[in-house]
Amino acid sequence: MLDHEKILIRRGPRSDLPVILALHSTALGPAAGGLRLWHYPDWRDGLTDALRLSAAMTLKFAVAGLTSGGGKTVVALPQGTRLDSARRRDVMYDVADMIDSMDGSYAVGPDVGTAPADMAVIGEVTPHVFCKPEDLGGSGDSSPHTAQGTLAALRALSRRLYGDANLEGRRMALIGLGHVGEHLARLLAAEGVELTVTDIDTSKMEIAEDLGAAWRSPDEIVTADVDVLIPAALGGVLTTQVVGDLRCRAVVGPANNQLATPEVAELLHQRSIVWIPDYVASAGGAINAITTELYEFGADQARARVNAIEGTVTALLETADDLGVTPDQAAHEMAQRRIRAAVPESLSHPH
Ligand SMILES: NC(=O)c1ccc[n+]([C@@H]2O[C@H](COP(=O)([O-])OP(=O)(O)OC[C@H]3O[C@@H](n4cnc5c(N)ncnc54)[C@H](O)[C@@H]3O)[C@@H](O)[C@H]2O)c1
Repeated sequence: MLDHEKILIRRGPRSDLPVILALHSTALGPAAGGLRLWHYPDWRDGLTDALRLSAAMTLKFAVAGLTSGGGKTVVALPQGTRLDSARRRDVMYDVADMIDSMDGSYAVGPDVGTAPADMAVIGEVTPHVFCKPEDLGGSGDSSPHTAQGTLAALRALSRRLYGDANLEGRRMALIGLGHVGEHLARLLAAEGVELTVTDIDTSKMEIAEDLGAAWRSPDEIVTADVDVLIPAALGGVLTTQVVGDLRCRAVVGPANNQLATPEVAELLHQRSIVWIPDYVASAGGAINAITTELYEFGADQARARVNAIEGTVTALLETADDLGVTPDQAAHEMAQRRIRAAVPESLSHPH
């Protein structure tokens, strides 16, 4: 069954690259979701990513209690493609035209491979864009807020596992020291967490040295004997095979699409490894952008809303316990309840 409301695929007339826009749902309001500019073996892999990521955005906003729907845009770069600044602008204009054609039912923001400066270019063409640089009236870089939200999720987890939200002395292994991962590593180090980190980019070892964190290779870190594994790189890290080898008590991180397949949530549950869904733990950046740019919250109010992820995770863990389901199932149920409440019965079940 096609879950998505609309999918647009177009070879960008300027860039000559596949531009894919997946609008999953506008049940809660106009959709929002980032622009991923990434290399794929085949553009259809980019389509698969867009379909999954846009559905996750619907869940992300619904669980966060925001009046936005889920969407995502992917520009699928063939392997080895490098964009010079002129072609990058062409990509942004191609994306902007597609977004503008949606008449406000979807607005874009940054995701992996894009940044506020790209949103500024898109903003030359369409008003439906989040996270432009602050001097252009946008909310800027979302990654510090995403990291803050993941910290809130980790506190809720810690209270549940150890009866104390204080993270000092906990052992955590963080995969991916990119925009979000580095911010999060710094927050965790300041909390006194005993950190092990990794990245495929070995120049990031400098960050580990700076923070006094241990460094492992990406292959080794997944099975580290730690309290929490924190995926902060790309998706698909939790495969059936990996779950069998994990030695952590919980997996909580900002990376989108951590499960290679949906069944992995159940496997984690069977192994008594708590998995806080990525669409809950990674919501801080989206919450900050929507609350400041759409709801016109001030910085303190927006931050309080990001920190409210702690209460959301606590509620999900309690519901999961009470009902004997996974936190993922509890989160789906919470999201569906909110979506059902927003959509008239006649529209949700057409005859
Ligand atoms: N930026 C945000 O505000 C935001 C919001 C929600 C979710 N996310 C998600 O968080 C994740 C990270 O986002 P980001 O903005 O920091 O991206 P980024 O591109 O800045 O960082 C990703 C980092 O992961 C590293 N990496 C890639 N593959 C790896 C591997 N196999 N092993 C180890 N390291 C690897 C890269 O070298 C890079 O340093 C993504 O999944 C993204 O979708 C980001």
